[in-house]
Amino acid sequence: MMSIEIPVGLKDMLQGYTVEVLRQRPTDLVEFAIQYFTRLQECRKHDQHAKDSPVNSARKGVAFDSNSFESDEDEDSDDYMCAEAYNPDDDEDDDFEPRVVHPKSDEQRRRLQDACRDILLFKTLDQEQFSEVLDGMFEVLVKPQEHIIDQGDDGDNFYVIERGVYDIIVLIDGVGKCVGKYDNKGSFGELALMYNTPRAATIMANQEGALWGLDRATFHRLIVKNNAKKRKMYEAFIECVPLLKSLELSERMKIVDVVGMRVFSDGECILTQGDKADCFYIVESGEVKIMIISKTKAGQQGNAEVEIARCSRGQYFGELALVANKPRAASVYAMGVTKCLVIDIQAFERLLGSCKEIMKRNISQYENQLVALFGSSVDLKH
Ligand SMILES: Nc1ncnc2c1ncn2[C@@H]1O[C@@H]2COP(=O)(O)O[C@H]2[C@H]1O
Repeated sequence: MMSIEIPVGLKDMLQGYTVEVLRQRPTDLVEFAIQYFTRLQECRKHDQHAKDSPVNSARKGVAFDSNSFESDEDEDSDDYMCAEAYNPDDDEDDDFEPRVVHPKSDEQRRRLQDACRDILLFKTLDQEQFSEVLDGMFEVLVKPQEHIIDQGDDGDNFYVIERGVYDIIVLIDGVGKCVGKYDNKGSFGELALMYNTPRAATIMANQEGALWGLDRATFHRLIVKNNAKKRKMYEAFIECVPLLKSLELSERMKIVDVVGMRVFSDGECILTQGDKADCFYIVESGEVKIMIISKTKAGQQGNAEVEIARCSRGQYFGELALVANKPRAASVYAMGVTKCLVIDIQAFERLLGSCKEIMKRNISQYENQLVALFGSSVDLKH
């Protein structure tokens, strides 16, 4: 008998679930199993490569009990040992890895801080972790048509965009299709590092640009470890968001991995009518009011905003512009201190595609609401 370490990401995914719970959710179990065996294959390849490396062999050898799978393989065989297995809760080694610092001028640091201000993956880090992330980032200048990431490659770095437009190209039936763009903000390259999978898309610069990279080891130590905490914090909440009920457990957990948390003060404007949309929100606590400057009322009441709806815990807003690919149709304000989970447009497209039908049904109710208020739903149509 021999033990193997649980692969990267799978330990996270299984956290908090018992065999009994998984038995009741066979589809989740299948998903876990697929990830497990995929990772196992990668580990075999990786170990073959790593066997001769003194650095990597030093990291091998710790097989833990309660979190490990057992196999009937020959005890002497280390075929299944996973040199890079990562366990966010128990792996204290990570904490002792040398802290990576890329020195920066004041001007570089200011640009980096600006670029990172709205990065959702950083929103749940504490101050100390965030400044470690900033220290570990390095500047990357890119040229037009340059591939920053190629689909299928191993993941090396995570990237934050300082400037530039980048195409997201995904192979569909063997043909590369542009499925979206990053326009001078956002981040990419987290998936391969979080789940230890090959790159899921190609990212190509459309023009000259500047990025900030974060190496895989630092990303693991700071972001992936933090994700385990995020799952514990938000799992129960996400489970009871009506919109997400139709998703598999593993799909809901992937949402938790990429959400950011934002706290808004009383009266703060969360989003503004007419603005370009790049995020979707779920209210975790507090309440928001949705206000519209209606074209049908404009002639009669000047440009006054009219309240059309409120959202509280478990409800969502900000989906209409993403689904319809239009500017924001209304403004949203916090009523009292309000906490929201925030999902960026790329994760929204990737993870919430199957929820779009439910959203569309609700969008048709918005139209009824506007007809009742203003006698027309023209505001949602243009
Ligand atoms: N629709 C998409 N499918 C896959 N990856 C995407 C998509 N949109 C954006 N991406 C980003 O493209 C990145 C490619 O590298 P990763 O798989 O590490 O992480 C991926 C995401 O950050």
